[in-house]
Amino acid sequence: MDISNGELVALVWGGLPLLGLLLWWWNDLWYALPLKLRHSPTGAKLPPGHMGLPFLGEILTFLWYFKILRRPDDFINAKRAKYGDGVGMYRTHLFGSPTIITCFPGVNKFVFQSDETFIPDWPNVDIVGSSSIVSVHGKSHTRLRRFVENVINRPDPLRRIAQRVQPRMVAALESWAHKGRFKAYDEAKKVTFENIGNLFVSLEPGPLLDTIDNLFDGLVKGIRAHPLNIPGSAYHHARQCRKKLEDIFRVELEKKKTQKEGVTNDLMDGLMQIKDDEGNRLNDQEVLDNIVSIVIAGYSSTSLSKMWALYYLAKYPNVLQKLREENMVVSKNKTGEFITSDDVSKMKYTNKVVEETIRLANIAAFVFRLTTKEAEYKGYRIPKDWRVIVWIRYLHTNPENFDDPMCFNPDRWNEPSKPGTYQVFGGGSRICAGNMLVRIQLATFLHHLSIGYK
Ligand code: HEM
Repeated sequence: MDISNGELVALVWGGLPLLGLLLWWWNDLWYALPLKLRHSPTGAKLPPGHMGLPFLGEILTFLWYFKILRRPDDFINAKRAKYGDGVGMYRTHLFGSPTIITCFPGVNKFVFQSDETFIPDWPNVDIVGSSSIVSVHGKSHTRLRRFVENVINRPDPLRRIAQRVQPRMVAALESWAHKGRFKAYDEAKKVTFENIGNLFVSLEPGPLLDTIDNLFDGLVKGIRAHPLNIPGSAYHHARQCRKKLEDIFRVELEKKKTQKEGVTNDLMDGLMQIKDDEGNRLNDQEVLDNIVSIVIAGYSSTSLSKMWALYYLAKYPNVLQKLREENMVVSKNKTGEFITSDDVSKMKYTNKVVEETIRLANIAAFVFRLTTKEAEYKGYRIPKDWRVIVWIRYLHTNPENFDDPMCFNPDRWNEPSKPGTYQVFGGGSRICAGNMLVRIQLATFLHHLSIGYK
């Protein structure tokens, strides 16, 4: 059969819209349609949403809201406007996977608490460490969690940690005052890492600590990189950094074994010495993997929270003034050079500034999970092997949960937040294991900042 040129042009022009439509619905046809055809026995349906183009999914729309408009939560607002609120769940396709986004308190809580169904989704477990708290599940996780919390998040260690971190904070603030202008994040990172070196392995600032800092930088860049193990890739570099870090920490660990117990009383000592109820200790690899993962979890989060505190206080001088008034009183009444964790617990306004900084900074904007078996929430299905993105920052920027949410207003904490609307540290069995540690660090930092500087 001969096709004339005219017919060919008509065919192409007629076919193009069809092809466009096919591409536009590709992921819905590929992932959602087969599930819709296989009805759930309970009649539950997939959450509403659009899964977008092949491979790309909705990543271009996501980048539009994040990088161009710089209003990340409008990605969710657009879905609410288009598909309705439902239970705060939408289907999409992001970062190469079919995904369910959750963004309301109830459904987020459901995901956090169903920890056998929704497991943390770390792509490169070998970089984080396969026996680290974030990589293990079930009973192994409960066991490790107890060790880690007992060393960094309980009143006794926090009392010691509060004392250990202050000298470097005070020195850093003095040096910033001399500099006049400085980059807040870089300087906050520097003092945070000096304190990490001191807290974890009793290291003083110097070339070894700088090397460790650079190695962590390389390691973190590889955590979510494509696992392509060839020279030049972020993943390959991260593996090398991981190896070198392990070598350095192993030397420190061996040194400690020959020292008398408790000589330095740092976190590596704590993790080496602590025993569970059966009298068992962590093995060397568990100690190393957990030091690495706690530093990963705590380093940039603590630095960012200090940076945002500086930013908000510069923008809201009335808050700085109230902070100063409270802290001057504490400063006059304190016995030694530094405040204690008991002082911190009495600093009511300072603790509200801490909470408000963490709420508005949204340092952990999302939490990722992988669905190990099909789940159902209030009539909606979450299919097996799909990813779940718990969009926690949406809770904190949503005016239905917080009045005038983008305003930095520590006084909003005069009343507790509405139930379930404050999930900065996640929830369930994996709620942040360093939540009290970061709070005490931020409060002591605010104390020294507000009593000495404008
Ligand atoms: C403002 C600062 C911080 C924020 C907003 C934050 C937020 C979070 C969130 C949302 C999770 C849950 C992740 C998930 O469910 O998958 C988490 C877990 C964790 N965080 Fe933090 N974090 C902060 C600081 C810290 C610090 C300072 C440390 C320790 C030095 C730390 C250690 C951890 C650890 C070990 C986990 C894993 C817990 C587990 O899997 O059981 N975090 N954090």
